[in-house]
Amino acid sequence: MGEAPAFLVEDLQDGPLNGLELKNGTCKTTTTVGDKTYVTVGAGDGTLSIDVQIFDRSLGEWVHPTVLGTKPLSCKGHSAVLCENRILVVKKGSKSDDQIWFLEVDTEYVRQQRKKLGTEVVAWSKGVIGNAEKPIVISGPSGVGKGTLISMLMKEFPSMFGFSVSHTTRAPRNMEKDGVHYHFTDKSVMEKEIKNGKFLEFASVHGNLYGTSVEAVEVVADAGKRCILDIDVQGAKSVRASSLEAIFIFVSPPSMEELEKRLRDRGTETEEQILKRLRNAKAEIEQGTSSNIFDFMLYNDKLEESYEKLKKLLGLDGFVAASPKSAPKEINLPVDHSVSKIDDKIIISSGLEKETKNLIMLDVSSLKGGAPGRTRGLDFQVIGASLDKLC
Ligand SMILES: Nc1ncnc2c1ncn2[C@@H]1O[C@H](COP(=O)(O)OP(=O)(O)OP(=O)(O)O)[C@@H](O)[C@H]1O
Ligand SMILES: Nc1nc2c(ncn2[C@@H]2O[C@H](COP(=O)(O)O)[C@@H](O)[C@H]2O)c(=O)[nH]1
Repeated sequence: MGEAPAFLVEDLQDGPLNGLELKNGTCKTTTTVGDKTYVTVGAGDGTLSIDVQIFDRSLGEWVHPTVLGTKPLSCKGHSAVLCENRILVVKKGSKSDDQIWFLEVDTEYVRQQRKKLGTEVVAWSKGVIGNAEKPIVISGPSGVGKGTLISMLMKEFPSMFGFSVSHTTRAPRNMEKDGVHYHFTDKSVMEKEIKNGKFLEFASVHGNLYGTSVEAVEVVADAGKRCILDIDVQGAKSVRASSLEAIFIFVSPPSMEELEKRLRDRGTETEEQILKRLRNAKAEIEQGTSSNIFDFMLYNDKLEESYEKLKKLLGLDGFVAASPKSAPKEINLPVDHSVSKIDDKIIISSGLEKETKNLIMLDVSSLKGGAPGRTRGLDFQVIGASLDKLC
């Protein structure tokens, strides 16, 4: 703390700096929230990420924050405008899916992380047009048939569902592929990534670490699919407590004897592991059926019948595949632009002459999600000019 970055001490002393952009090779924006001035700096060549520094006016010194989330790469420049507790950053000359970013400076997530880490924290999330469907969390004891039911669903509706590929420290089974069934990883690596906030949830299950990364869920939604998570009850509890809105289904076996038979017949575990999984199953079934984590109970006796029940509770019984969803509308923002805010609307105006005609409005009234993943629900409207003129 305290040491001033070379680039901006004098600039900051010059007075009101909200949204000010200074061009001298690099691009800087400054946004003031209370006593703090947030400075974002981009190198302008697209190779480095946009850097964040904070000048604390009450202390009169620079603070180097812990920066969480995936950082945006710099581009031809960027603008910034404050939207309540986050700074909206518009990148210039970037692809349409990489133009809008949010730097959270005082959201619930940032406050939690600040408390947890004991440092100043800011967190990036990428802005995404449109919303994602609620993910589906499927839990239940090992061997109950979660994976089997999920595979059936993904096979019948390949364009509708996507699987959240978890990380695990357990060894791969014969047919399992890294990056497809799991991201197989070392304990020390995973523990470090957990500390760095990479995971939406994680748990020690049957003696190994398992976890769902934020990215595992977001990439499925980015592909326009509904995400399915196959996680244990502890994980389901953590997701329930997180900001991710999901549907929670608990799969239960007809009996402990049948569960044991399924586990043994699967032939993937040693005797010791089977016994451990069966011991844990008792507690999981008790928790799963008695807690209020789950929205639905699915009794998996006869497989085909259970699958039909699963489809019914997801509203898929008698489902006829509709024509593919239209892709979210894309807008390429003008490279030369300025950004301002009126109520819940962000106005991006082209830097061309007679600019009043060249306006794009971005509605930020119904944003969902946020750091450290994606901020969804962006809605652009073009006002007063054709896109061709703007791009
Ligand atoms: N309704 C069912 N009736 C009989 N066998 C079943 C049924 N459902 C699944 N099975 C079988 O039980 C075994 C375990 O199923 P599966 O691997 O899907 O369980 P799981 O809940 O995903 O386990 P884990 O949590 O360990 O990954 C598999 O061999 C599968 O073919
Ligand atoms: N909390 C989490 N649990 C997970 C995750 N991925 C899988 N699991 C659960 O672990 C057990 C064992 O799985 P197996 O593949 O070793 O048989 C099972 O109950 C899974 O649901 C995760 O990311 N987080």
